[in-house]
Amino acid sequence: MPAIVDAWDLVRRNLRSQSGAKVFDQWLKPAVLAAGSDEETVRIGLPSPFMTNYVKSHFGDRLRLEFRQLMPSVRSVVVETSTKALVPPSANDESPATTAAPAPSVPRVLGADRPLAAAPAKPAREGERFAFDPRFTFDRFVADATNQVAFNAARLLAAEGPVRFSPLYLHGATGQGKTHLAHAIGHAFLEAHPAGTAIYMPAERFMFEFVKAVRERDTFAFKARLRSVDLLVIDDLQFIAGKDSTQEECFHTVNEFMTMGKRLVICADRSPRMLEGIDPKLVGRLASGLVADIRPPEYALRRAILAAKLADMPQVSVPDEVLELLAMRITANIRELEGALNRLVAYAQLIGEAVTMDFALQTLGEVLKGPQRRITIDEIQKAVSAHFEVKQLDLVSERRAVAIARPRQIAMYLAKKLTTRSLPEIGRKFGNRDHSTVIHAVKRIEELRDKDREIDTAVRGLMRQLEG
Ligand SMILES: Nc1ncnc2c1ncn2[C@@H]1O[C@H](COP(=O)(O)OP(=O)(O)OP(=O)(O)O)[C@@H](O)[C@H]1O
Repeated sequence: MPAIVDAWDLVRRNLRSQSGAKVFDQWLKPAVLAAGSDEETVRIGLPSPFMTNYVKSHFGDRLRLEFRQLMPSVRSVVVETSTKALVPPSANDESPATTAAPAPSVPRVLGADRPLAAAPAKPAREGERFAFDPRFTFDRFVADATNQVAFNAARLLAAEGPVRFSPLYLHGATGQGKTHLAHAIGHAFLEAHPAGTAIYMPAERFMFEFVKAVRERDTFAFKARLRSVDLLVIDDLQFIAGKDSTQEECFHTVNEFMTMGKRLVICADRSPRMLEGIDPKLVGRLASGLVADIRPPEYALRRAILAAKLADMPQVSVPDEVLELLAMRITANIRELEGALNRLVAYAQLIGEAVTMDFALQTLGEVLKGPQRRITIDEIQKAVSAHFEVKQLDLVSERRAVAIARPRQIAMYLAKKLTTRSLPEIGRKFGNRDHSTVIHAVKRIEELRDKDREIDTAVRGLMRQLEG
């Protein structure tokens, strides 16, 4: 087997963990290592010119970088329209990269594989079942205080009996588990309602199908298909910002589900009130249901998720100290954390080495570099005082004026989120305050981040600045 084939396998795994399953499945899964590839020129084949252009412009640089990191002999990566693979797929090879996928007439998205025109008004239940990714179940979701409300509401919404907590609006930053929960709802719902029907529909896909239906003067089938199901999940709602007619249709769909008392789940990267470019009447509807956020994961959750992901990888052993290192250093999102673990395990398997601390530091050097430097409470106080133009001394003083108390609360919030210090330790660093004051500050800032765009933007900016 040429080395380039192994490299391609690894590149695909890396791209999958970096881009997320949704994006990967849509654009990169159908790609093949095309005939004519060698160790200098890699050819990546896509089944249609449309997909070729997209992959070239969105992933061209990343493909080059990934290949060159693995095989410095690679000089160029050509993205072209081709389904002729360099190595024909073997019968038991499930790897999508070496298998030429059928050319989709439209981009493939989970849950929307069937062309709309061919869809019956009431979808075949088995067909829709495939829309829900089997890896994303409630069993595999690790819950703690940062995601508990979202997790519980999701389970109750899916459960047997009267409809509860619908519409459910789940929000949180990228890679924090919204899509995972959305799919888990689908599985649990179909299990609890054997005759039920459910659709998972990314908002981008909603728009695509709707626009296509309008163009083909056949919106009836589109509406009928969506509105006939018992559970509808719309993911990444923020994608339809500024798309007026799609929003109008989405509003009617949401209305219909609410009026009929059916199950509806919406996921987005921010709370309804923080959505930009979305019609206030749609925002109002969404905000009237249960709005549950998923907060950035803290150390304990990151560590527990790594343990859970590892338990899903039979015969793989990773020392605790390595898991702790990853959980400590990769703080921003769980997708990245999971990607790092996958990368580590894949590299170790490819070169036949055990995963040790040294191996992890060598392999993931780049990934671990940024947060290697521990963020201190002193740095946080300095950044906050500079941002709000208050003295650092005031942050640790007794002064209660809002102009000082609010930045102080933000600094405490950041200390809780970005360091591993305990609540009493944080309290001590802020003029010997009690740990309950820190809890109050964290809660207050969490509430304000949902309601006050200025504060949310300031906190995001400070986090970015401190995490480098
Ligand atoms: N609490 C959790 N327990 C287990 N796995 C998790 C958890 N949160 C996130 N993950 C994993 O992290 C990865 C990214 O999660 P997911 O795709 O659901 O993120 P997202 O919030 O939908 O991101 P985006 O907004 O970018 O779509 C998935 O592989 C998911 O299984």
